[in-house]
Amino acid sequence: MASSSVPMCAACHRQSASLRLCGQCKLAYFCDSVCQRKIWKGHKPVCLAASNPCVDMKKTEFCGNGLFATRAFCRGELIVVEKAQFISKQELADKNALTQLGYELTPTNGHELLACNGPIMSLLNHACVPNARVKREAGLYRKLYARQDIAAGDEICTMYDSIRDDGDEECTTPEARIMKRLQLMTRFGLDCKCKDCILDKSLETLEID
Ligand SMILES: C[S@@+](CC[C@H](N)C(=O)[O-])C[C@H]1O[C@@H](n2cnc3c(N)ncnc32)[C@H](O)[C@@H]1O
Repeated sequence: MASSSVPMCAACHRQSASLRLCGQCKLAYFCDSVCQRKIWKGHKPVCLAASNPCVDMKKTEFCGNGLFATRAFCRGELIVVEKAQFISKQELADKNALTQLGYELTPTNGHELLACNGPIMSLLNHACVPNARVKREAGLYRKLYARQDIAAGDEICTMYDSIRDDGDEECTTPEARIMKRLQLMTRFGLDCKCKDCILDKSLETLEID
C-alpha cells in the first residue's frame, strides 16, 4: 500500500526515499531527469506558480492585509501552488472558529494532523463574488485558481465557508449576499466588508435616507 510519507515520482508514481526534489519549485519529486522531462509540459505551470508566485501582500481598505495579483491571470489559470502547513488537533482547539475554517484532517505517519493554508493563501480575504478558488490536493498542497480574468493589481479573493465542494459558489444578488453575511456573522462573527457588500450597504443607507 502507498504510504503518504514516502515521496512519489510525479511522472511514474514510484515511491522511494531516494527520489530527487525539483530544484525550482521544491514540491515535486522525480526518479531522474528522464522522468522529469517526461511530464515537464504538465509540471511547468505548477513549477512556475510555486517558485515564482506573481502575488503580493498589500493593505486593503476594510479587511486588513490581502493578496494582490502582480500580473494578469486568465480564467482557469493556476495562480499559486503552496505546501499545506500542519498542526495538531490540540493546537487547533486554541484557535477561533474563523481561523479553524481552512483546516482539514489529514492522517500523516499514523498521527492525525490538520492541514491548513500556507503563509501565502492565509492572506486570502473573503468576497461574496470571488475571483479565485482554492483546490486542496491530498491534504498536502493547495492550488489557487482564477475563477475569472484577474487584472494586475486586483485583490485575489475566495469564498469562505463555501456550501459547494467545487468552490464555485458566488452570491451575485443583494439577497444572496444578505444570506451569506448572516452565515458568516453567525458562524464566525465576521461582518463581511467585501466590495459588493460595502456597495449593498451604502445603497441600503441611501434608500433609508
Ligand atoms: C485568513 S485571514 C485573511 C488575511 C487577513 N486580512 C490579514 O490581514 O491577515 C481572515 C481575516 O481577514 C479578515 N477578512 C477577510 N475577509 C473579510 C471580509 N470579506 N470582510 C471583513 N473582513 C474580512 C477578517 O478579519 C478575517 O478574520
